[in-house]
Amino acid sequence: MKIGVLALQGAVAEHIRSIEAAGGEGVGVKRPEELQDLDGLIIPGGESTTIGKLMRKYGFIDAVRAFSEQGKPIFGTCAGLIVLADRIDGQEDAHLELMDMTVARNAFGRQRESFETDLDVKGIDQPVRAVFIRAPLIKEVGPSVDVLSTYKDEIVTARQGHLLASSYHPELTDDYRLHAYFLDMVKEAAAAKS
Ligand SMILES: NC(=O)CC[C@H](N)C(=O)O
Repeated sequence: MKIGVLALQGAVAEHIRSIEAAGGEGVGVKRPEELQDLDGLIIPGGESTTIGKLMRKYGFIDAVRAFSEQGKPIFGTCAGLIVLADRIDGQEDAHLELMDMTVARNAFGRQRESFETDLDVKGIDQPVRAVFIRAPLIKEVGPSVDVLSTYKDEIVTARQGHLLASSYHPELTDDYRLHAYFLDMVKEAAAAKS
């Protein structure tokens, strides 16, 4: 399975490493044409305003929407989660508007800018190590969104069919199970097509 990591800004190399550790092939993606031969896409953490701006500039918004329409899985982490959301709290415009959820940016407060914790994630046996860095949280989800984990009653992992989103950075640990979970989604989607 060939997984692209959107390489406009943010934690790209770490995602490629984690995908390869989980048994997939990872490549950085800099141009929309490169989406063509991918089975799945990761939108990394970074700064969502910057990533959104660059996606508009390079023609990624329509290209990623078309990718999603083909049923190909997309995984957004941290800023990538914000980029996937239909609604951003306190902002008029969202970016891709693919996942039926409202997200709040930098939602864990100043003194908790970054922290690590172990999270129970639905579908994964043992708790997953999660690194939060100026992380967003999911304030509200629509009926087609499945909540996979919460931290202090706030939603931090969610899935809507072929779309997966986490508030934290799974690529900054040696725990590759969320990437393996995403690879399983990609395999399922590919099998459903053939
Ligand atoms: N680590 C991250 O990706 C931080 C996200 C960033 N705070 C934003 O709002 O876009």
